Amino acid sequence: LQRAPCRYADLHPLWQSELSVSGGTRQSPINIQWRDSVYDPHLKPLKIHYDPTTCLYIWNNGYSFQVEFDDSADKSVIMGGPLENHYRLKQFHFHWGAINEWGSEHMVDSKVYPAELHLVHWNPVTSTSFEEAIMENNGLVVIGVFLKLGAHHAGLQKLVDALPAVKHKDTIVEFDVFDPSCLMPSCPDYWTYDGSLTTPPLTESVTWIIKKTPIEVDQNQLEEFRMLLFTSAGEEEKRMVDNFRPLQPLMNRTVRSSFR
Ligand SMILES: NS(=O)(=O)c1ccc(C(=O)O)c(S(=O)(=O)NCCc2ccccc2)c1
Ligand SMILES: [Zn+2]
Repeated sequence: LQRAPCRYADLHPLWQSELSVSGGTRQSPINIQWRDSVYDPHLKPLKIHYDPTTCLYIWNNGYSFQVEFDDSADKSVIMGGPLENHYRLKQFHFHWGAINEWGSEHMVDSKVYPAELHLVHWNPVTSTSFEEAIMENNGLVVIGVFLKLGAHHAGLQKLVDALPAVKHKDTIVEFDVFDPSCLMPSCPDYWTYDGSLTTPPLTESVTWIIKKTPIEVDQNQLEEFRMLLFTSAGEEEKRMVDNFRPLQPLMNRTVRSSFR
């Protein structure tokens, strides 16, 4: 299947600096080959405790739209799974395509999804701030959830209804009391591997946890993502689509699965 044309240069300026990290050995995203993943019986169930009142606002950062959380205390945290300690939720955002045939960053056996949700968490035990954690070896945990075309997603709709308020780059809207747990599939199965941020600074500080089962969203909800703009008000409009990084080499890594 033909992937989206890799038009990084004419995407958001953020991507013009998109150089492959010279010497990178654990870059993301990757294609997860199901049969090459190794079941690890020591992987625990992932435990997620998000406090909806820690939700602060949604903003368009010119690359995606992000929902930011108050991470000044251990209120919205994940633990268990492959993790040594708990991690605090900092923000979540999405990657999507111009059409339903592509959009996700990770793939499973070369299958690509129309969109992918990333929930970004940082390690408050080994770092004193998010900014510090992105430079630490296992400073970050990002949970990836695939989105597939299907039924209307009622939980997502509250987010979709707020998108017109952040149409342009650097716009922000208050968004309180949202529980991102509603965006999690009920199936507990996941893959996990050591990787990187998929946006600059592309630091190799991320433990990725990719959920096996996608959530379903409907066509209208995907179209609303595609109505956002990379550009600021007053600039020539560029639709915010195809904001995903191309696949990176697996190199010397093994993807572990929490399920047989
Ligand atoms: N696809 S991903 O999960 O790798 C990812 C994508 C975007 C961002 C981002 O902040 O824009 C992030 S981030 O929230 O980790 N920020 C990374 C860049 C950054 C560092 C320090 C302060 C602000 C932004 C992560
Ligand atoms: Zn992301």
